Amino acid sequence: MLFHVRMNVNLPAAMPAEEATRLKLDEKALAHRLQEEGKWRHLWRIAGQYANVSVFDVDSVDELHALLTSLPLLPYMQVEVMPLCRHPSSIRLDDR
Ligand SMILES: O=C(O)CC1=CCC(=O)O1
Repeated sequence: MLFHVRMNVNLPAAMPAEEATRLKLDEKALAHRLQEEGKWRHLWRIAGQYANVSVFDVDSVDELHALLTSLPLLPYMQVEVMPLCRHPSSIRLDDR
């Protein structure tokens, strides 16, 4: 199952720099692992914003929820999820 996910990141201005750095490094490590596993299929920066657009490829909504709620930056992100299904005009046979 594919899901489009937008994440807007809002770190508090008062957060100590070391804590912000640690959170970002932890987030990066998990994002790398999930991409290597094929779960986090796309990760794009939205130009000019501290936000990303991602596509997750998971087996269930419960799995997506588990992944998203494991993200270290989640307490500082607004997350929007859109379920995706195949477009009848798509020529990409590998998408589902
Ligand atoms: O910077 C972001 O958009 C939040 C984020 C997602 C994966 C990552 O490494 O950072």
